[in-house]
Amino acid sequence: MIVLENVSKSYSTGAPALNGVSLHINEGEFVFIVGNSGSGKSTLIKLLLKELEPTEGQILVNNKLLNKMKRKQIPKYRRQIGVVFQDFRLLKDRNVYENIAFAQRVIEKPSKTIRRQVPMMLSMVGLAEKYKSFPRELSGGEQQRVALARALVNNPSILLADEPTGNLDPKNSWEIMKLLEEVNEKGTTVLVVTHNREIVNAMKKRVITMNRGVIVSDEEEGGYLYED
Ligand SMILES: Nc1ncnc2c1ncn2[C@@H]1O[C@H](COP(=O)(O)OP(=O)(O)OP(=O)(O)O)[C@@H](O)[C@H]1O
Repeated sequence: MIVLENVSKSYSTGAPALNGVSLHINEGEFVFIVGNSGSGKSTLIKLLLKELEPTEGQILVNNKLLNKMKRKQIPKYRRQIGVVFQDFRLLKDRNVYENIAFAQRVIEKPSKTIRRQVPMMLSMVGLAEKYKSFPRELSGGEQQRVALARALVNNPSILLADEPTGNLDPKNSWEIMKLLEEVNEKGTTVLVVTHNREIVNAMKKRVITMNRGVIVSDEEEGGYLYED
């Protein structure tokens, strides 16, 4: 569950990036966040990851108040959240298997668990055969599927995707979105920031539209409202 109460974020220069945003996302929802460039979408994602602090207001994630969280609790908090980005952010010098295993090694999962779960995640994203490949040997769509497997291997309750199809062609974009939908159907809350009009209009999910730091619309089975 994600709750924002009257959240504002100002950077040192310019108008506030978020201006009094209130928002409630239940466990298990699938939500698109859309809005033109500079409307505050990435700022919202960074606040949820506790990479930024709000200037005003409160954020509650899975019943934890982020404002009150101690620094040493942050890594544990972030483990509940899987993240994928437009530029994949894989480790270039490690193969597919190791990219995913790495996410488990850093939290000291037993080797036995890693050996079982990494192939499971690779099958889920349809890349079981490519486990030895390096990121440079994969297409953009394949790289994003590895990034998704990595984001999900520790079974987060929330998945944040910041323009996950921004570097992909339409076919690969759809494949990624279908995977996100499957993940959501298994119970993970999914938030997707996107500029992909066609996908948003076709998927009939909840759509939150932002403009200049405020939510201008929030619709169930919504569509893509504004012109890029
Ligand atoms: N580190 C920063 N310092 C100062 N201003 C910033 C910083 N990061 C973002 N901003 C400003 O905050 C506003 C919101 O930016 P944000 O990146 O959240 O928008 P966005 O909706 O994600 O845009 P895009 O679709 O282009 O990624 C913009 O006006 C931006 O210039």
